[in-house]
Amino acid sequence: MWFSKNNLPLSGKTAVVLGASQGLGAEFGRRLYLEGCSVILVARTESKLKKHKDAIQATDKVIPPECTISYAVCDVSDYDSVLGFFHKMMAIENIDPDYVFSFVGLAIPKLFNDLTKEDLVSGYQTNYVANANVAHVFVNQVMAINKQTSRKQFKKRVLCMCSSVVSFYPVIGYSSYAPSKAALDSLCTILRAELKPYNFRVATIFPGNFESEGYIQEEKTKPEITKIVEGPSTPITVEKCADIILDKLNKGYDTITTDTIGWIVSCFGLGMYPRQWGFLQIIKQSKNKNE
Ligand SMILES: NC(=O)C1=CN([C@@H]2O[C@H](COP(=O)(O)OP(=O)(O)OC[C@H]3O[C@@H](n4cnc5c(N)ncnc54)[C@H](OP(=O)(O)O)[C@@H]3O)[C@@H](O)[C@H]2O)C=CC1
Ligand SMILES: CCCCCCCCCCCCCCCC(=O)[C@@H](N)CO
Repeated sequence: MWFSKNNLPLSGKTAVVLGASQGLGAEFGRRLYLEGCSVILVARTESKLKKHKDAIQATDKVIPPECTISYAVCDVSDYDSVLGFFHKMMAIENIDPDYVFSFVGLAIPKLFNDLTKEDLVSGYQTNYVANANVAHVFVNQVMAINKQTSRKQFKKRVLCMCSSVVSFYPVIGYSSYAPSKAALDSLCTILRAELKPYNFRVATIFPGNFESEGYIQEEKTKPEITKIVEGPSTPITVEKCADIILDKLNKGYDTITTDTIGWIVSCFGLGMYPRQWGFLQIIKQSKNKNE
């Protein structure tokens, strides 16, 4: 229920946060740890992970001794590396995470004709394939350690992926990014249904702009027209963004936007398709929503 705030208990739980060496993932990992959740930070760059882990641990807040923080280096666009990481954690070290949050993503905004051969696939590889790898390996490992468990006895788990507002509203200049975020959204919708009998909750985040290291980087190649069209999504801080996401996860939302324009375009079920008898389509769409 939207008014209840107990849908993401953190104290005493264990979370894997992927894409946690900088930006939103790093802030999210910090917030979870400060709330008493054990955290495993994952990304490719060990130096950044170590620095971030040390900075988080330097907190003045008193953290319960059983609450731990560690990191693991893994390139999640490579299936076997993801398998190696989850297998070691779940089958060998017997750590069975309650939550898996993936913030792995990459945007290289350019007009389509300006994309290089590499840009064309890098978005797909990082935004879709990498996150599909995480979901597939995690689910497989859960099934492997629960062979004797009946469906109803599976513990509650959350799998949370990070898409983008451009999944609802593809913006000019994001041709190497928006399609892969829409694919991730589609995957999450299927997993939500397939995994429900096994007590998984699948949540998808659709952030608007927020200020991160990745955002600073994407601004360098972003066409002016893209900046104008996405203008209504004023960048917020990563702290604010993590706040909004945690609050909505707590309230039980599984489709999470982080600003008003994001919520508005999330209501556009017809997306940006050219309309046919558009007025009737709108009536039909609102009727479907009320069903
Ligand atoms: N910033 C924004 O305005 C918006 C961002 N988003 C999405 O939110 C998420 C977080 O964004 P943001 O904080 O800006 O991103 P950043 O680019 O700042 O950080 C991305 C993180 O993902 C990690 N990562 C990237 N590729 C891999 C990989 N192959 N394997 C493991 N880790 C990887 C990076 O670490 P390392 O390089 O060390 O591996 C880094 O920790 C992304 O999915 C992004 O697409 C959505 C809407 C708006
Ligand atoms: C009533 C109709 C009005 C229509 C206005 C349309 C406004 C569209 C807002 C799109 C915002 C896109 C943010 C993308 C963030 C992102 O994913 C990147 N920063 C990548 O990291």
